[in-house]
Amino acid sequence: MKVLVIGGGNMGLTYAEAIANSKFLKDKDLMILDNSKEKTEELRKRSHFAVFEKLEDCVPAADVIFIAVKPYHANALMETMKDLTSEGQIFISLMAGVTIAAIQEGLNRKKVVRAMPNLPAQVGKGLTSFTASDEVSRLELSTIENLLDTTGRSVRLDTENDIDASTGISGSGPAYIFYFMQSMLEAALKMGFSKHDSRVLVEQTFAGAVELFSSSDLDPEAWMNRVASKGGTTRAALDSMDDNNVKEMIKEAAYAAFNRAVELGKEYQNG
Ligand SMILES: NC(=O)C1=CN([C@@H]2O[C@H](COP(=O)(O)OP(=O)(O)OC[C@H]3O[C@@H](n4cnc5c(N)ncnc54)[C@H](OP(=O)(O)O)[C@@H]3O)[C@@H](O)[C@H]2O)C=CC1
Ligand SMILES: O=C(O)[C@@H]1CCC=N1
Repeated sequence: MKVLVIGGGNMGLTYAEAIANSKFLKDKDLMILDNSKEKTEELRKRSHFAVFEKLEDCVPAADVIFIAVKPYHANALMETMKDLTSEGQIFISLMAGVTIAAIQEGLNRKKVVRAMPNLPAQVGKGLTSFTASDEVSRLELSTIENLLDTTGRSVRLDTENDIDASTGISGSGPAYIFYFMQSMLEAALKMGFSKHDSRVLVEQTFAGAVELFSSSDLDPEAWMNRVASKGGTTRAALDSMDDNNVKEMIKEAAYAAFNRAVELGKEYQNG
């Protein structure tokens, strides 16, 4: 099997690296192409995949093609590559919002998987949700799942609406965690800790809390109550968050990402 990744940025390169490291494919069976000259030079320095500059030199040879460009580059890319594609090929889009129907129409091909990864894929801790068009067979789906799992875990969802929703939770979610971390860092700095100490305090607190959460079936609320003593410091902080409606705001933020994914789908529907 030959796999091509189009777009060597955050996600495309992450996937290419993960597939290469998994030894799922032979080195030269993994191909990558990016339209920027500098990035192409960078990619050439990594020996474990074949780097291409022209779509015509790699698209026809691929069995599976990852599309890892920004949604606003989708239509131009599909227009240029559509005559190079063939019927059996499977296209895996990592693009937020862009629908299976838009890709089927843009490429005039039927086998399309829509996947929503997240950035922790860079350290093998990614979560990729995915769904596929009916034309992708069970056997093909299991191969696709193996490819996606090279970056962490994957979850198969029933509908594209689920993919848009998962974008609001897991796709964009790492940024919400970083937002929280940034706020705690800023508080630590304000309290007078050095940059280094602030980072250690925040990093170990997040890492420890996540590990605790993973260690049992308890929900976060129960863990919150284990930290908070009656009349103590944590309760003061949690009350302050409740007074400021922080929980509702975070939910609203997740919905904003979900809604934006739906909107992107409409924007890139018909070229
Ligand atoms: N970053 C993330 O956390 C996540 C991203 N995604 C999705 O992944 C996709 C890629 O995002 P990300 O990796 O962050 O983006 P990047 O901008 O980092 O990478 C995209 C790369 O594709 C290149 N490119 C653009 N057009 C073409 C083309 N026609 N042929 C070949 N290469 C091209 C870009 O070059 P140039 O810079 O010159 O345009 C760039 O190097 C997006 O659609 C996004 O929705 C999904 C989940 C999480
Ligand atoms: O912000 C975005 O549009 C992409 C999709 C999910 C994470 N990054």
